[in-house]
Amino acid sequence: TQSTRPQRMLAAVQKNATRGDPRSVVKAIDQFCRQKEWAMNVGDEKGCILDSVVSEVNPATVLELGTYCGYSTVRIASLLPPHAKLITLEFNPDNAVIARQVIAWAGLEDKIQLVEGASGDWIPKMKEEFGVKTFDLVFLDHWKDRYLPDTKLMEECGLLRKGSILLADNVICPGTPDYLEYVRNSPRYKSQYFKSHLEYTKVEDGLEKSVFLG
Ligand SMILES: O=C(NCCCCCn1ccnc1)c1cc(-c2ccc(F)cc2)cc(O)c1O
Ligand SMILES: [Mg+2]
Repeated sequence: TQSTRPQRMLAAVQKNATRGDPRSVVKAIDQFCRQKEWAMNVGDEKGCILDSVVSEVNPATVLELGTYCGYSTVRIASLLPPHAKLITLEFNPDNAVIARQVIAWAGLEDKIQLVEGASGDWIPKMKEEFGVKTFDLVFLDHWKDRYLPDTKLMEECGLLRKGSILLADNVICPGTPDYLEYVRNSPRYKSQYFKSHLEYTKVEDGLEKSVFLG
């Protein structure tokens, strides 16, 4: 039976990366996506911007919306201080199966909690289910039409504090126009656009970093 792209990506990690070495896992996925098959990881170019924001924020609690195969999950978790926690939400159960194995290969299981289901269902339950007060950093990389409703939901559920950082992928391609309009015009956010390219291509894309002002 035919394998899927995430399954082939995992095979490339297990073949080319060193167990317990997150950077080699990131490198193996980038090589697979450049040399073999494009896939919708944040990628190496936008990944460097992600790394710099994570290092600057030095978050104790991170929420990632959209795990896919765990590329950005591993990238973020590899930069977290000891005892910091990353919760990552994935809707697609087949992708979650792959992501768990990529995370395990990187040796980052202790820092990462992968939760399966819809962000709209889980966000209101974060506090009671995971003992989360607020998130220091949220990486938005799931359905592009969910960025805005989920951001409003996080506000309503008190999951953001003064200084919480939202970092959104794909604000140009595929694009998140309603989200961009909101964070750039709302008095409750200070936003900054980091121009880059769609992963593994020359197409323009970028990350939007927004600070919640409370
Ligand atoms: O759709 C994307 N991501 C969401 C995937 C489903 C999330 C499911 N989920 C997880 C949690 N809650 C819901 C995405 C797409 C592209 C892209 C760009 C150009 C192109 F021609 C084709 C595709 C590039 C990305 O970087 C992306 O992130
Ligand atoms: Mg993306």
